[in-house]
Amino acid sequence: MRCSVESLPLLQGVIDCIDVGALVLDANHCIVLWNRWMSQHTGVLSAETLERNFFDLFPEQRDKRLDTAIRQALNNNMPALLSQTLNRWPLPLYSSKSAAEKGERMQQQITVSPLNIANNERYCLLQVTDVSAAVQRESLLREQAMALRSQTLLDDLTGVANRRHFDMAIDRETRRARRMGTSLSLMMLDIDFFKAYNDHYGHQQGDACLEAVASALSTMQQRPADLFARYGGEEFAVILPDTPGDAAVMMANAMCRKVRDLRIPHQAARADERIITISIGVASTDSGHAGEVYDLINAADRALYQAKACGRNRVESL
Ligand SMILES: Nc1nc2c(ncn2[C@@H]2O[C@H](COP(=O)(O)OP(=O)(O)OP(=O)(O)O)[C@@H](O)[C@H]2O)c(=O)[nH]1
Repeated sequence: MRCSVESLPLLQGVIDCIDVGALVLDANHCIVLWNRWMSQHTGVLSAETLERNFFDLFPEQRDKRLDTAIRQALNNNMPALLSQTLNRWPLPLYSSKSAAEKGERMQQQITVSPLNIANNERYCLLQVTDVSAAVQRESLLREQAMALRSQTLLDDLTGVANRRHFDMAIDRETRRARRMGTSLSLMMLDIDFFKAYNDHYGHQQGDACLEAVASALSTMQQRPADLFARYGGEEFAVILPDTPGDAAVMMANAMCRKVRDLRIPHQAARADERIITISIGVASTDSGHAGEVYDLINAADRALYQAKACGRNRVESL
């Protein structure tokens, strides 16, 4: 764009009107332009800054990233962007008078651009943007995302109930069974030789195997209060309210069969069983483990351990 001399006041008007801080430094770091936005947010008027060295005005910026960026622009013709993530509030800029009184600087993003004017004189332009609102919005969104994640009840990988859902359900069902005097069964279920599977086929295929097993087993519970959940890693749990131990063991055996029927190859398993199998431990309140949630989980865990110790691919109950 070319400007006539008459258009200079117009240009000055534009520079003073824009909603960003604009200042220009010459090759000696002296301020040759300082717009109204800068005056408003620093409290320093344009007349007080002209011909002053930028680093005399902002001594804390010496040898900082902004200093390097200015030198790069003036000496090497290189632009730079100082994002607020690394340098939140480099300059003493304030959104309002009360913020200035409290010493609360605005969050800033600064771009430094080399300016090549005729007759080879070097200048650089600093543009300062107030990003406080954007940063605040971003942190609010991050907080909301975290809150939502902590509220979610589904496991990311398999889509079945997650550990949080399980913890809530087992607590509720144990209290209900105690209150109503009904039975409650819990299964802990673990894929056999899964470490060897991961090592042999890779973690991604391990994930696919977890998904396949979860998908096959999660449809087997018939009652609305039954819950199939991923307990953690390659371990799953099934809560069966109002279900006595013998019925739970029958169901557990059917689940073992179902997984065998998937015939997922597992070359790194035992020589006699080259497919994915599972072991299940069952504990029930009607078999003497009524009481605290912890007792039931502990009993199902011990039963699972027994199933593993007895050779895997089987159901044990306590
Ligand atoms: N691919 C995949 N692997 C997982 C995940 N969570 C846990 N694992 C793996 O599951 C394996 C569990 O191994 P172990 O606890 O040693 O049990 P195992 O090899 O199944 O042996 P047994 O239970 O005794 O039959 C570990 O290698 C874990 O890294 C997951 O989300 N994806």
